[in-house]
Amino acid sequence: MIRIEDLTKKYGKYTAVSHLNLQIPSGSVFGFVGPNGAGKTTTMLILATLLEPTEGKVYVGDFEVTENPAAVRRLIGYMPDFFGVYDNLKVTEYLDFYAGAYQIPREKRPSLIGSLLELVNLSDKADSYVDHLSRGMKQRLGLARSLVHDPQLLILDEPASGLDPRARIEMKEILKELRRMGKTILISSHILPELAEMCTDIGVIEAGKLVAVGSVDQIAAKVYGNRLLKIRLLPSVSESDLKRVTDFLQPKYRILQNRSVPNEIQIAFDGTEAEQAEFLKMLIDQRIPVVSLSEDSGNLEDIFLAITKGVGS
Ligand SMILES: Nc1ncnc2c1ncn2[C@@H]1O[C@H](COP(=O)(O)OP(=O)(O)OP(=O)(O)O)[C@@H](O)[C@H]1O
Repeated sequence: MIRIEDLTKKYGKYTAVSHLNLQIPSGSVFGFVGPNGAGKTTTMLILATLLEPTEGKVYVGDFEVTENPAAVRRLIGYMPDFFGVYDNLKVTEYLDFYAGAYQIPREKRPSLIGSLLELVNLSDKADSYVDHLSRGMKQRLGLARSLVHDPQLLILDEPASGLDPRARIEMKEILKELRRMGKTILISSHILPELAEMCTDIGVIEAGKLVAVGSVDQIAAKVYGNRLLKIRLLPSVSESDLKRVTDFLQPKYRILQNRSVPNEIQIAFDGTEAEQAEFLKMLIDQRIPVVSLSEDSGNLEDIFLAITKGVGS
């Protein structure tokens, strides 16, 4: 559905996206993850035909974005990270305006708008003024707006940003439904664990470069070997004991320590189960106060930090 070949975008002398190559198959939900300024919005704007590449080719379906932007626009629904809603317009009027812009016949619009509002859970707000909606509702209305012409591909720039947990769950459920409907979805976010749950694939972008791409499991395997083991120590563990633990583990394993949970250490472990049992015995023989040793299949937040550590900084 999407093919990006050696894409570079420069703003003056500044390179925002550098030699990016990426393919996203139809039907996938692709999470585009990266810190602020990594180049996600720039890439999405190019896909949405709103910005021209400096170098490289970008295809949506069979069409190249600069050669055939009108055809590309028919295939995509784009939801920017910030968008305005107009004062003095009711929800149905707002969607009717966009349906008109896509030349949807007037007589078809009421049922289309009705089903879009149902999809995004806004049926009871049909007659509300858009500027009276909550942030979460506005985001869902923006999503409905991007769907008026029934696009095959949705490009959603941080659709869950600034939403409270309940609103994020609602957004996530709608995206699941869209996936069931067969849409291909490209979604960017900082909310990494949520992307892990709903995406089929993840691309990690840092300083304009794609630093990892694959399924969440593949990325986890790439970074950590086979498994991530979580060692929980007694909460009362002293600084000196903690240092003793890391000194013991350091030469052999890659260690990840979350500063907000000082008594928990994660390591990349690529041994067998028997070796894992042996490893636990070693910790105990060293009189390390282990409360539990568990497997973590890959928290995307940690993976992301590990992959992007130091890149571009
Ligand atoms: N119009 C512009 N002119 C100059 N520099 C720009 C312009 N737009 C973006 N940039 C720069 O390009 C880089 C990539 O920006 P971009 O908005 O694509 O990143 P992003 O990953 O979407 O970040 P965020 O998560 O903050 O939205 C940033 O350093 C940004 O400052």
